[in-house]
Amino acid sequence: MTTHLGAIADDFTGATDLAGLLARSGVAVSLRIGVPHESPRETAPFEVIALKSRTAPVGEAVSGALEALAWLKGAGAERFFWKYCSTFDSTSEGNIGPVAEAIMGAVGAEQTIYCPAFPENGRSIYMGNLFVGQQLLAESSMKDHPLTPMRDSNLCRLLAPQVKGAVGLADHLTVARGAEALRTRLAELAGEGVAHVVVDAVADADLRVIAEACRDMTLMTGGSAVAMALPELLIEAGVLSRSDAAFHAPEVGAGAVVLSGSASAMTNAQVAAFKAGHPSYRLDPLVLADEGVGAARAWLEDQPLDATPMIYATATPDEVRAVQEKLGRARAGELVEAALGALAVAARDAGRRRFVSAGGETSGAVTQALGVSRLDVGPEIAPGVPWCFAKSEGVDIAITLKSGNFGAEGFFETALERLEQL
Ligand SMILES: Nc1ncnc2c1ncn2[C@@H]1O[C@H](COP(=O)(O)OP(=O)(O)O)[C@@H](O)[C@H]1O
Ligand SMILES: O=C(O)[C@@H](O)C(=O)COP(=O)(O)O
Repeated sequence: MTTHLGAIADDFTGATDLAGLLARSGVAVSLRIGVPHESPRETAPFEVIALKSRTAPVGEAVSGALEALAWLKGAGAERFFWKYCSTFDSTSEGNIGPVAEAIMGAVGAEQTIYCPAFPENGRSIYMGNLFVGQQLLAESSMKDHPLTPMRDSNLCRLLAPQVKGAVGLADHLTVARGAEALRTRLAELAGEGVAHVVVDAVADADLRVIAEACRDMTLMTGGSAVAMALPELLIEAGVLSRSDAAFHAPEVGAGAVVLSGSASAMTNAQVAAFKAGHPSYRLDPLVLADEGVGAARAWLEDQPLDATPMIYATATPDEVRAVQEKLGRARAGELVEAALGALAVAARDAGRRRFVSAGGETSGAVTQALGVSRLDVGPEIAPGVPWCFAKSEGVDIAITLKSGNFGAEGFFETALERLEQL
């Protein structure tokens, strides 16, 4: 089937988040891990390609995105979506703007919008400032993110140094007046030569207005939520129809494992809650640096299949800082990611078939280590976190990739219970 919307996500949790929200419409969504080697065939109306480029240098992120774009064009897509984090995670050498600009160049788009708002998960934008719940981004726990500490809340200021073109704002006063008013504002900004427009949104109703106003834009960019309204617009226009087929989860064997490499405030709470009732093993990056992953693997292999062990590197901001001072930020992250990837493989080889992975970079490492190339997107466990189903070296597995800050405190337990009910 021809692809109507081609999306490129900068990490794997972000990709499942987007795929899960698009799938709420009942339209088929396909999620590819990395750009497929083979040319497009048996494609879905919505195709999402997951990259692991959030912290990649600009050149690498741009070339990955352009390769993904070429594949999506080959699948028939004429409209595109660039998905990044709802907390706009990027570094001062960030690639969100450069990737958007490269895609715009490749598809001939003169303007795009930036809207990471995700009201269901507490992310809203007002006067260009991004809030996490009631806190400004730079005052939220995101200021201590291990790889992309966010120290400014103003999206226009964050974006401007990343792009060559001019940056402008369509504020909430405009969005509140509806799609026509927003379209007029976008045209006004285009007339002033503004190519990159940050758009305010505080509620789902705003996101619907934005999707309606931007329905003809070749490229939209944002978090997952602003894309959520697109399927409805395509269905209303008669371009797409809902699939009537209810989702049937494939049979997957028993045996579960929780792998957590996110150091977010919410994941810290989730790890503490799960630890109370399950065997757990804490990965120390300093030990990993000196001795490797052997001890953790041996511990995991000793766990009975009917227990659900958790292996975590999740730690407080002070603990993460102390490790980074000794090992360096990038090396600490890489050690943890490589270890969790290797442990995912060990868990699968020991017969475990259900994987809960917490953290975007972590999930990238786990999924790649498991050799997964395509995920079927199932129902959400929490907003933006669906169960997914895949083949790992010929074996059927269920896997959920939880964004660092998503899900409630009992998420790990809830996820495994939910899987039993599918
Ligand atoms: N104890 C720790 N010390 C240093 N780095 C850590 C520690 N725990 C996790 N990390 C690293 O922090 C990063 C967390 O990023 P990620 O997995 O994307 O989580 P999130 O979804 O919360 O952003 C990963 O690179 C991970 O390897
Ligand atoms: O948009 C979001 O918040 C998520 O989809 C996402 O990208 C989260 O990334 P991580 O926090 O690194 O998991």
